[in-house]
Amino acid sequence: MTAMEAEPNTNHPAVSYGKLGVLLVNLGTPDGTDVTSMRRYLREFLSDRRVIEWSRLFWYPILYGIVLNTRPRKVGKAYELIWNKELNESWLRTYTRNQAALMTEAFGGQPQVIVDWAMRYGRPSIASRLDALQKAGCERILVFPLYPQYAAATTATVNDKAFEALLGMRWQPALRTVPPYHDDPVYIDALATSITKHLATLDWEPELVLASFHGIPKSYFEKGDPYYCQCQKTARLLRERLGWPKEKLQITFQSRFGPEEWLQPYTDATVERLAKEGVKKIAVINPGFVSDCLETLEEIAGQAAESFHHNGGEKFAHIPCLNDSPEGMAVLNHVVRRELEGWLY
Ligand SMILES: C=CC1=C(C)c2cc3[nH]c(cc4nc(cc5[nH]c(cc1n2)c(C)c5CCC(=O)O)C(CCC(=O)O)=C4C)c(C)c3C=C
Ligand SMILES: [Fe+2]
Ligand SMILES: [Fe+2]
Repeated sequence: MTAMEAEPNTNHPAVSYGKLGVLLVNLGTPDGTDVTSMRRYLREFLSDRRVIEWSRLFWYPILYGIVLNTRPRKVGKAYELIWNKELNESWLRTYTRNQAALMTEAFGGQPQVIVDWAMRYGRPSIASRLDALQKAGCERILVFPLYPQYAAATTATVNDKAFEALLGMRWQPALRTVPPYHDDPVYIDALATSITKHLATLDWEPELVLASFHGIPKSYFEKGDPYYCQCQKTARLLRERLGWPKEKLQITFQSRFGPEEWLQPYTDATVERLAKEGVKKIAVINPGFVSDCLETLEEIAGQAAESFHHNGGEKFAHIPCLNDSPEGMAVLNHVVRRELEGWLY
């Protein structure tokens, strides 16, 4: 890293320098499950043009007139079911903080590296942590949107916010962003190990496993978002790595929002159909989620399991996300080291 030259005739303020920052960024989380916290969180989230691409003239009356008056209470109840009561926060927040702490440990031999974490929506904000890293002397910062598959609604909006934060800085750090790692062998290996390990804890074997990814509206795909194809590739590589036939690992898309058509096949409809067709035992994995959150713990482990049982299914297992497990950390550390090449000596 660069060293500052002494400048005896100038009188500039004390500056920190010579550090390398890594900022892990996940989607976000409300501060609490109460209606006010949920409303603040959903307002920020659903005002993002990368998430809802409809014209503001059309969307804002719906958002402020209907969605923000009904959804906070409903979603708050869902969050209550999956809240990390011990720490009074969402699991997404707990896992993201743990990931940063474990990555800090992994960089123990390289004290010039500072690892931090932020949320795209809610706290801590990307701007506040980039500012802290810059003040701590980071001349170079790697921003890591925690999404294996790229989507404009997730990866791009994190990057937008990061570059926006630099607008106000006199001394900008150099910024790099982590590209999608949907086909990285270390990631595929970690998913395969996670499935194998989890299935070994059951006293039954699933007839098939669903790889359920968060959906996006079909129109986003048609406009050129690579997300769908990256999800397909992850699922194919995972199937090949496990040596399974096509029917044993099937891809689905969950968490629809709004009236548009989203990527198909839908997870909820598939779970219901399978149960009605007489499939008795299934497992579901969420390869696109780095950490467990509302969408995996409540929508899959809660709602999808209930629907499967209600429609005649007998055994349902939710395979946890990689979270802060050794396999999960191996993926994050591997991707970060790869992307720091040329910056880290
Ligand atoms: C049009 C709306 C949405 C798009 C597009 C979308 C894409 C998308 N989202 C994730 C990951 C997560 N989404 C989460 C929650 C969530 N998502 C939407 C809407 C869209 N997502 C809403 C409104 C919500 C909030 C909950 C709700 O009201 O239903 C979460 C969980 C966050 C948590 O705190 O637990 C994650 C993670 C991806 C990966 C993605 C596109 C690929
Ligand atoms: Fe979402
Ligand atoms: Fe949802």
